[in-house]
Amino acid sequence: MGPRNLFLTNSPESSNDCEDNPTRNRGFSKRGDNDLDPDECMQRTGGLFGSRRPALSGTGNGDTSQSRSGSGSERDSWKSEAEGGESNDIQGPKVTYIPPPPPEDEDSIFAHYQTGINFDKYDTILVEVSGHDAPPAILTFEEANLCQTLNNNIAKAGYTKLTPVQKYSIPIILAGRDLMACAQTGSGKTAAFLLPILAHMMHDGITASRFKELQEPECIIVAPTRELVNQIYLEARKFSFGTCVRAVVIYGGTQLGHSIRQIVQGCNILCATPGRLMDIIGKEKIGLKQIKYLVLDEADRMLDMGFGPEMKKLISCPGMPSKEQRQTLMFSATFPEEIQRLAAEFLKSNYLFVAVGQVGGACRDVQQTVLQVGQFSKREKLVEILRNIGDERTMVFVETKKKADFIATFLCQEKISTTSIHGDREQREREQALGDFRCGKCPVLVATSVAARGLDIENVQHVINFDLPSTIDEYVHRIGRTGRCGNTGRAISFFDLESDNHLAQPLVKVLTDAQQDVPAWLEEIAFSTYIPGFSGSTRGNVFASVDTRKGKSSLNTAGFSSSQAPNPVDDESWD
Ligand SMILES: Nc1ncnc2c1ncn2[C@@H]1O[C@H](COP(=O)(O)OP(=O)(O)OP(=O)(O)O)[C@@H](O)[C@H]1O
Repeated sequence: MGPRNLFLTNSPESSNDCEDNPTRNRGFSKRGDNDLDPDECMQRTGGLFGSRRPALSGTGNGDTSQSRSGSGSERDSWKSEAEGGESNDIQGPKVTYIPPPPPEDEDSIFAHYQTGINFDKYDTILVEVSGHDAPPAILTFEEANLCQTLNNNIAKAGYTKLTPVQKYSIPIILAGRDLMACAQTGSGKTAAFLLPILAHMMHDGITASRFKELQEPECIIVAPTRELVNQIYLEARKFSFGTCVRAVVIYGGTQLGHSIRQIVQGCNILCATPGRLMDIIGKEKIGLKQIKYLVLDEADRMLDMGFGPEMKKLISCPGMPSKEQRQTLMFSATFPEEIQRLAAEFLKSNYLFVAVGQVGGACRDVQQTVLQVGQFSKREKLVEILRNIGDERTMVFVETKKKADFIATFLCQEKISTTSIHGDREQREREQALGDFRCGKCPVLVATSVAARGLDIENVQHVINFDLPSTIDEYVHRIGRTGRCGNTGRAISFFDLESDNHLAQPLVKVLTDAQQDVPAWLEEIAFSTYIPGFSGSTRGNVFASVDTRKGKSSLNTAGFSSSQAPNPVDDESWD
């Protein structure tokens, strides 16, 4: 889109929306400093996970019995969308946006980009599986013993070799085990859960779903942003092509009636953002009795204090099989220990934990540079960098929605073709922006953290952190929009001495572990800045995350393939 449209959807109050609260926090990601879909946050409550702003309705005490009973004010909040537009937008206009259907032709369904020169280097990445009786990893797709249709789809998708997270997760999921998997950005986590789930469904002889007012899917996949659930849906549609499994996607910012129409036509795999999912469950369009698989993608985000309450409600909904009766799968590139502990409530006690990759999860295929740039020099520096970059696709991350518009407009004035994506833009505009960026019409996308996770866009060669995020995990996700699937990428971050010092220590660790140059000035700040609770040494762990159960007697390293075992020095640095 062009510069003229940039401000169309911004109301004055949205600029001050507390979504944009730049309050810094360290470590454990709080929703308070991120730009997330407001409608997905509609049921934020207090209780266990805390709250950043009052719930729009409901008791706000996090008492799951409210949702179990299906009555009371929380249930009213589920209804609100139908009764006057979006749940998040009770005073706003009714949401009428109906997203265009994705192309139906086979070429578009299977369109993919090439794996990069470093794809084969995945084989050298260290992997550890912890938990009892892990099935051995598989080395090839053939070993997974998938049905012919799935194998055909895998081939048409251009997959010839498994990535490490797929080698380990596929047999674990096929064996019916619960899983928490932590693997670097862009390394194929989506297929790692979709393929074995589809294999199970095919094996169980799923029957074609038919038109029904109440649909009972076998699988629910939740993710934190609309664009990400849509992407997961497209992957599900690709891998289920030619089968009778029907995947459906529903997300906020679109007409509720449209979501319902998609569902009633049949639904085996439901890809959803939490707010819309709870709305649809409240409207009794989705029954949960048949759920066999519950997937939390970007699981640390799905369990943190923003979405945690919704997820707790989801697993307490009437009809939802208990954790013993369903298979629960969690995937992310980051998994803070506090969140892993919360996750235990969702998983069977014997769940397996797979850790793939370097400390902190930063992908080694991304060349990271940190520049000291003060607040008032940032714009000038940005323009200088973008002029040097030329037409290569670049994502520029800023901390607030207001700033995203401001910087995008500024760049357009500088004749740099730019669009923007953030939580205050209408869904239609968000999708348009992403489309314009994907196709190269606007090679620069200014984004808030709403675009930090999961998005898989071909040819993003650069990520610029105009503002550093408040947590190191968010940094890892943001820079992971480039350097995907064995391709190389570059990340440049502006470090402001006035506001970013708390990040120096974890940043040095992430850079060191990804074998990047660490500027001396950054190291100096890191060593002079005491971060309470930050335990990472600059040498750090070998793995992206540590299983919090590690150290308990129940742990072992079953499933460790000898070719991928860490060396003893690395092993020592595990804790
Ligand atoms: N085995 C494979 N062979 C070739 N391409 C693959 C393979 N597995 C995944 N891909 C492709 O790699 C890209 C990245 O995959 P995906 O989006 O699942 O990564 P991810 O690990 O979920 O990343 P993030 O942490 O950012 O969410 C996608 O385009 C996907 O189609």
